Amino acid sequence: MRGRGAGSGAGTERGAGAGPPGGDPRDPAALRVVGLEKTFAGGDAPVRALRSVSAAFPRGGFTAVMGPSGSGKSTLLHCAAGLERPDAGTVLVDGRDVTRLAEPALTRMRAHAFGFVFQSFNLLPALTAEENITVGQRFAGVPVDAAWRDHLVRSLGLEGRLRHRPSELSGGQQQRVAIARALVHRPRVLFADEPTGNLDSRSGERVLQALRDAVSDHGRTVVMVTHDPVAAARADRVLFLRDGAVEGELADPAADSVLAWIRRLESL
Ligand SMILES: Nc1ncnc2c1ncn2[C@@H]1O[C@H](COP(=O)(O)OP(=O)(O)OP(=O)(O)O)[C@@H](O)[C@H]1O
Repeated sequence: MRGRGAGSGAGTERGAGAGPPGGDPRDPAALRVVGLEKTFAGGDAPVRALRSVSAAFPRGGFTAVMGPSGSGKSTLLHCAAGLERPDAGTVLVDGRDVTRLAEPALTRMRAHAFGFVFQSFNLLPALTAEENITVGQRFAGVPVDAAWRDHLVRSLGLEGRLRHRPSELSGGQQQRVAIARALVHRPRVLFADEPTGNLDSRSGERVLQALRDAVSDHGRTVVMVTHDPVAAARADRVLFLRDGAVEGELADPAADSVLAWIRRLESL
């Protein structure tokens, strides 16, 4: 196993010194989270979903986030992506603290800097695939880069499907439309929450290849939550959470080394 303990690797750091608070575009991390805390008011008792979570996500890198059910993976993704506000800690995008942004500025930042892919595709049912891909930009009044859109459509194998509505597409095709939508505005970071969770292994493999290409061919930064060791093995590194804290990370993951980590975490 090539894992490293939390805090010792290049990617994970503890403490408040993990990023320049004033903003630094030379920061090699596209995204840093520093000391994130999140507690939800539970039925019987509050649930501490994130405990001082710090991690850096290198620009042009593909990070998978794994851990047992309830370990805080989705909460980390939502806080990092500005979908949820942490109780404490900072989220730095290209070195700029976004946790202090007021809601309208945060919404704009999310729309420009981030792309999202969810397990359930989240396409608009009344729109065609083509309209779904560009709806965000049209809504924001931002011109669509047609050459880039066409490149995405071709590389995702969607050429013959653009006039179809989501109900006329397979799950894998819908997820590839969602990936095109998430990449069409060239986001700095693409967040994917269980993107292959509803797909058979063949469709899932195509989706993973699309995420891999976004990193390897187009220099995007991808952060993907997954339960699947095979999916995690497509990433450059895996960050492991347990009970809301970073337990460690694994560089250059392979399915068997990821599985060994998961088994160990589940036995603790
Ligand atoms: N909105 C919420 N209200 C109350 N508790 C929540 C809320 N969201 C998450 N939690 C709790 O926080 C903890 C972490 O949840 P989270 O969804 O981040 O875990 P996860 O690792 O993504 O789990 P899974 O793999 O099952 O999706 C869990 O105990 C969960 O029940």
